[in-house]
Amino acid sequence: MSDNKLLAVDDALARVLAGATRLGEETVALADARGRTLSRDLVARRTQPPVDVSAMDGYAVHVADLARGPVKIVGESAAGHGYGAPLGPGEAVRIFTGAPVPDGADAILLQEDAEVEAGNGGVKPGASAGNHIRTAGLDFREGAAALFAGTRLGFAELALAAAMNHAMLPVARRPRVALLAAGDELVPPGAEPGPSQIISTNNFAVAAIAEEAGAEVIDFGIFRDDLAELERAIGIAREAQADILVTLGGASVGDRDLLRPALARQGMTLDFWKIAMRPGKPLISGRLGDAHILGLPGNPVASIVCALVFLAPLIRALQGDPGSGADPTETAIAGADLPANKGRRDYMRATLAKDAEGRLVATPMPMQDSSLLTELARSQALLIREPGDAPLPAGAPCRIWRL
Ligand SMILES: Nc1nc2c(c(=O)[nH]1)N[C@H]1C(S)=C(S)[C@@H](COP(=O)(O)OP(=O)(O)OC[C@H]3O[C@@H](n4cnc5c(N)ncnc54)[C@H](O)[C@@H]3O)O[C@H]1N2
Ligand code: MOO
Repeated sequence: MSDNKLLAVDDALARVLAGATRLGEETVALADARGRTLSRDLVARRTQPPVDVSAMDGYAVHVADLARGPVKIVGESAAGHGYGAPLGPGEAVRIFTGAPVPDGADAILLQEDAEVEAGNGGVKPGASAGNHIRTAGLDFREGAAALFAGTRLGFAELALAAAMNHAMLPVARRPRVALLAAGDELVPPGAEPGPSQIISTNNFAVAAIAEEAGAEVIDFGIFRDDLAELERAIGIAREAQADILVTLGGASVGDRDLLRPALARQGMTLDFWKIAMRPGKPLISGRLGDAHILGLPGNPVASIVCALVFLAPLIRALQGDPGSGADPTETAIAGADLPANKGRRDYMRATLAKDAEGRLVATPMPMQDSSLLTELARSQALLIREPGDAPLPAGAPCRIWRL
């Protein structure tokens, strides 16, 4: 098949995500919720702040009183312990940050701006009093939804959920991802490889990408390039009730590339095989029972880029994230002349730097072979070129995906 007849990456992603709806939900403690995805909107159980509070240490006053001379300090309001009475005319209350503003006070005289008179308990402004009052409900009001289903819980969301007084959170079940690598040449790290054997790397990178996207990963290890052995491996992954079965390698056209036939014999419905992507052309996508199948190509960088482009969004979609298929790219300036692109979308490994004007410059690595992990590890971004793109001069705008 010529490259310009291959399925476009965006169409392939749309097909991968088409059948992906949120899995079940569960309830977890706030302290265990980092990285999880809300399965329901979260409604505030209280108003924050619950009453008007001071934003500064100083004195709660009536602004109008200050023009008439010193005001008398009649008491104190600290965080958690209010003054407990309204402020009368000509009165001030010593107040601290976060403390309730007494009824009737309309300003806070900053401590630094106040002159306290010795002996008589009076205070007068050395500068004008500011408002410095956080009104009740400034942050959120009871009954209002402030976090929404599909939101991933990071530090800000966890703080907000806590402030809304949610000790337990409803979250999407983690998608279960089964990994299996195929290749007679592969041994695990730490093993003694034979003369032409290599260390299996793709499972570690793909597991990291999957976990980062919120999945629970089960790595079933390495299997030989043998049809019966690969069918057995697929059976093991099915028994583990994987939501996504990810195979690594054996996806191309060689006589030893047996994963597609093994998956077919186990009953996979193939959706597509081979896409207009470099690296990553021989990607397999299909369904086997309820499980989503992604057959990632063996070349390490192809495995990794395909996991970023397809697997991570699929994992997000299975957790109900409405933005799972969103475009992750941004604009930068090309740091070198680039030749015309052929028929596949190219994800070039590139370094990022700022030029003298502060613009982001993306410079492709000199070698782009999809086996080169050193070049990938030195890159900060993928510089994306569309099929059929004309030559791009250095300094022209380009699209990048930060790694
Ligand atoms: N005649 C053709 N040959 C190839 C084509 C093609 O269209 N026609 N496509 C090429 C492209 S593009 C890619 S990408 C690879 C993908 O091949 P496979 O998915 O079948 O992968 P393997 O042959 O099993 O391995 C390729 C390469 O990657 C190494 N590998 C495999 N698994 C791992 C692993 N877990 N960890 C580290 N490295 C791994 C393997 O040793 C090979 O060197 O096909 C091209 N060929
Ligand atoms: O997709 Mo392959 O990775 O171009 O080598």
